[in-house]
Amino acid sequence: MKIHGQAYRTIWLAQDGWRVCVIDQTRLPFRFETVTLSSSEAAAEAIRSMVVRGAPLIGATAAYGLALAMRADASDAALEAALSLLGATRPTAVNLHWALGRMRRVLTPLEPGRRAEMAYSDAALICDEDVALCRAIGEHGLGLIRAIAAERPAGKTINILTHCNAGWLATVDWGTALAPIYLAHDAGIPVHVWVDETRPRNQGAALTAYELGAHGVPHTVIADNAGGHLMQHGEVDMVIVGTDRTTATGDVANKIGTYLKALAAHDNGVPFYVALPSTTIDWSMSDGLRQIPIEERAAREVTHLAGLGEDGEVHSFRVVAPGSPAANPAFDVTPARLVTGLITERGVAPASAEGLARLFPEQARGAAA
Ligand SMILES: CSC[C@@H](O)[C@@H](O)C(=O)COP(=O)(O)O
Repeated sequence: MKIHGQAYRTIWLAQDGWRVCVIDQTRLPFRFETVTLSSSEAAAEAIRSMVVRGAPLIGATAAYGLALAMRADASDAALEAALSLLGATRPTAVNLHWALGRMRRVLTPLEPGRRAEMAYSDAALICDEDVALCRAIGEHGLGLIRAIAAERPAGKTINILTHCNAGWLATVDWGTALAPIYLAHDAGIPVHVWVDETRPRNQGAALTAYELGAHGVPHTVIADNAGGHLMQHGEVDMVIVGTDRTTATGDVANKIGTYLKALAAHDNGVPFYVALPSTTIDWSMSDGLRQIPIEERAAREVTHLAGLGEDGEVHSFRVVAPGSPAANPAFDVTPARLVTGLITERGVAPASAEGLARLFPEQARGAAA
């Protein structure tokens, strides 16, 4: 995607060919700054502190984090230590474990002397593959937007609601939920996006709005609780969100508040789609509510807000009564029965074990074995 006319991915190698550059997402939308990571510890901290975030980008950063570790020390002990350091950063996004598991299988059988080179090349491959997967998700989602547009009077704007940020900032490029929207906009279909602000960290207001604005996609930021009202009044044609982990049966974990949007969509007959690369499917799980680990983050994310002050500087403000405790579950699970369809790189699947197995027979068979 282009920022100030320059094409960016969210993660890339520095000029020196070994350090890893990322966009500091904690500084957006007010400052576009990059951070250079030179150790696996720095990569782990970037994931933990949400300098990088979004399931696919977490996986890609962990892969490069492992490459940085192997460059420093490629012994078996160092490999295991880096795998556990990076694997413990955030619990919900399964792409983290997917990327680390893939790298473990590639690196473990190798002589230590060959591990760093192979780790860098597999991390680069994971990034390139993610771009291709997201682009394919965009094409399949575009088909859904086209179908809805065909049912509406010619030229009528299609209103799409999204939650959190599942755009290019959450992936290596394109995004998942936003990829179909970018392609629809580029194809001349009039789209408008309702952007949930997404408390407590405001990924919608800060990141999705930033992305859509940079690409010229018409959008409006709304308070998280406005979506149901808009659906009741026919102002939402479809919902598209991303996911951090989807079970083999189609239950979907995504940013806290997604479930409430799915309930409102169901009550109002609004199609509710979830966009995901197959790297986000956890084939070992069949009951999202019971099995998906939900990250609990710091209370301060609820008690305080960050924003641009009149002085042009970013400040943190307390918004909760002093002394009141706060809880901060970062994700929730939307049961498959509330999901109209899963937009994957291989097409749109019903949110069910059968639907996913039809599109990904090899993974479904492997998980059952
Ligand atoms: C394509 S990203 C899908 C999800 O990772 C996204 O919707 C989301 O919930 C991100 O949460 P975050 O806590 O910002 O990492």
